[in-house]
Amino acid sequence: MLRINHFRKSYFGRPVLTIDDFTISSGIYWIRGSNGSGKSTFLKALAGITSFAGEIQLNDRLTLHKQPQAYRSAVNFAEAEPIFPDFLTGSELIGLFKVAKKAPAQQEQPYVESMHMTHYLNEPVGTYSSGMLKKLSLVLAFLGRPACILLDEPLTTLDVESLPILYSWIADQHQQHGTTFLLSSHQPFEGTMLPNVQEIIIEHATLRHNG
Ligand SMILES: Nc1ncnc2c1ncn2[C@@H]1O[C@H](COP(=O)(O)OP(=O)(O)OP(=O)(O)O)[C@@H](O)[C@H]1O
Repeated sequence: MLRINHFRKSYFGRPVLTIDDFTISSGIYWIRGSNGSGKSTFLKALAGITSFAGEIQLNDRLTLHKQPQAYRSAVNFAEAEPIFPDFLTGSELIGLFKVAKKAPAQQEQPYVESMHMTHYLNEPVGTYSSGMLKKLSLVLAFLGRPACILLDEPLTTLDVESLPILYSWIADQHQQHGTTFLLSSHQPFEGTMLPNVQEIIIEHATLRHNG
């Protein structure tokens, strides 16, 4: 599904992540590492929004550096702390993302309704709380038909009622469309709401499969 080769990422000449050869098969993954270990850097590189040396290949055919547009349209990303233009409404952002991601009509509806977001989506996002913004960014990450969805710290600021709802979106999407998920956190994965979650550990500026 994803193959990472000769990956090197530095900030201002300081190496923060080195991955020689790493394969991630189809599945649901929990990317775990301590603060500053490189989780966001790794996900931003996979999403194609931060530069790096080396190459990332999707499904044995799309490489990020050689087919950047096709690759990016197949990989969706929700940032840990999403930032959107304050003056746009949630509905407008969903509309924009639906066009960009060629999403089916009404695709957002079940997500919006299950997270009880309908009453605020026509307000500008500048008025949203961090949890409301987080829910919006999660909906945006599910739009289209991505092969891979990257969720950076998806649990941060989400209330306890919303957690099983998010997990049900992930389980359904993976089961129905085979979408691979990478979720990052500094905490171990807990609970039984998601089946067959595999762990990837980031430490010592590289990553490894756990078990
Ligand atoms: N824009 C940047 N400029 C310089 N250094 C950066 C930048 N972004 C990240 N770093 C450094 O890269 C390393 C990895 O940071 P990253 O944000 O990827 O970690 P993280 O595992 O997501 O951390 P956290 O759990 O605290 O969010 C850290 O040492 C950090 O200081």
